[in-house]
Amino acid sequence: MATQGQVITCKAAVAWEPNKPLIIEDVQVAPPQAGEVRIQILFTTLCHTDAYTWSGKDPEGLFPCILGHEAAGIVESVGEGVTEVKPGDHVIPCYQAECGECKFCKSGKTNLCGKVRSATGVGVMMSDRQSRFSVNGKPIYHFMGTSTFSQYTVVHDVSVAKIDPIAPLDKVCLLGCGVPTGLGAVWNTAKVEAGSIVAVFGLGTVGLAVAEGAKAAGASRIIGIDIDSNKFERAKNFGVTEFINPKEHENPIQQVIVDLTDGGVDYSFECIGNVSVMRAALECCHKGWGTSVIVGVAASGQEISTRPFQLVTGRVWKGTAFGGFKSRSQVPWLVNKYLNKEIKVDEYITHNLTLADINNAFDLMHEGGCLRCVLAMHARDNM
Ligand SMILES: NC(=O)C1=CN([C@@H]2O[C@H](COP(=O)(O)OP(=O)(O)OC[C@H]3O[C@@H](n4cnc5c(N)ncnc54)[C@H](O)[C@@H]3O)[C@@H](O)[C@H]2O)C=CC1
Ligand SMILES: N[C@@H](CCC(=O)N[C@@H](CSC=O)C(=O)NCC(=O)O)C(=O)O
Ligand SMILES: [Zn+2]
Ligand SMILES: [Zn+2]
Repeated sequence: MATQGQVITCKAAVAWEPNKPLIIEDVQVAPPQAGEVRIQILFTTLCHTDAYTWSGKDPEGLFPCILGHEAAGIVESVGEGVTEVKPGDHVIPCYQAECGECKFCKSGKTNLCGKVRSATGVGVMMSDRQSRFSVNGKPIYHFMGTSTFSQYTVVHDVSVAKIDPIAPLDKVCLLGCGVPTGLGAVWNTAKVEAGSIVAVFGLGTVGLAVAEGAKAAGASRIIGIDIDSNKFERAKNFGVTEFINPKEHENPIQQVIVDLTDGGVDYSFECIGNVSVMRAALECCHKGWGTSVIVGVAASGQEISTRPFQLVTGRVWKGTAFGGFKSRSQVPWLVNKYLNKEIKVDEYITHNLTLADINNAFDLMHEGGCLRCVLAMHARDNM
């Protein structure tokens, strides 16, 4: 390929400072080194975790950086020693790596991987602790090991899932984060059983995917809780059977739910990132066995609390990253489930824009109607 081994200059959205509009820049992307893969990103979506880091509330947030972690593309070139993917392969970059060899991967107890996390948390590549991105010689940090708001990105080989080339990349890009997180929180982390009563706090993409996963698991009641009642109608299509708006109740929401469910729910999921709601989600669980899963990402400095008695009396508090899915081995499986019409993806896409419109796309995220906005990275108006 003509670009192999060369620096590629392409368009990327650079976050120069927290909360300041992203700027579309001509970015230089260095060739992949040993164990690295350079990917042409064709489609990316925006996740609330991008907005969280951009806001300056992420203790791992570094600037200037290129955000983005929910995307799909095609391998442009690979570095020395890369065997699992080759130029032309269709891939989804994965912020949660899977090396198969580290203590975490070998434990069989977690989807977390330790191989490159110390580098991805500080915005560099593992081999030389440097960035592959620069603008006029100034290094730009990577983000979550993915940086998909760029037409080309460089990732570690342990962070690339090779997928079926017939899958539409403008759809399956969503399988890089939010949808798997919700489904996996139910299937892998909580392991919801048929007949369970489930409460979902927050009916954005992640909460709706929790509802979808709970319905597939055979939950008997799926209670959706959101402060925006406009979310309720759409949520029915994802499996939510009952709705509660905490603003319409005087009692604490956990009390309302306990009263409605003969003592509490079997499983609850916090899909907002609000530590007060995390407490409510735990405390609405049934005594003796109720399990609450924290999915939302809370800002730096926030801490959770409850009376220890809540745990002494049998409630369980858990958390999940990427829904407990092992990325490289299970993202292709999720893509196949989508192709077989066993999971929704299209239904979470409410908007389609281009890279040039990325700041508008972030504005849209704060509007109730928006779930996921897919950006076409190589549309003519990006040039
Ligand atoms: N653990 C993980 O691996 C992942 C975590 N996340 C996190 O999950 C969270 C949810 O993500 P999205 O669904 O994309 O967000 P979203 O913003 O689309 O959805 C959040 C929903 O919560 C509702 N809400 C806000 N405050 C509320 C309150 N006090 N009570 C009830 N409802 C309230 C909003 O109206 C909205 O419908 C974010 O914090 C995101 O960073 C996202 C992906 C992966
Ligand atoms: N940098 C943040 C941590 C943010 C976080 O919890 N990330 C999730 C994924 S959220 C995706 O949208 C995650 O997988 N965490 C595990 C990990 O290894 O990062 C902070 O420090 O608050
Ligand atoms: Zn995300
Ligand atoms: Zn590993």
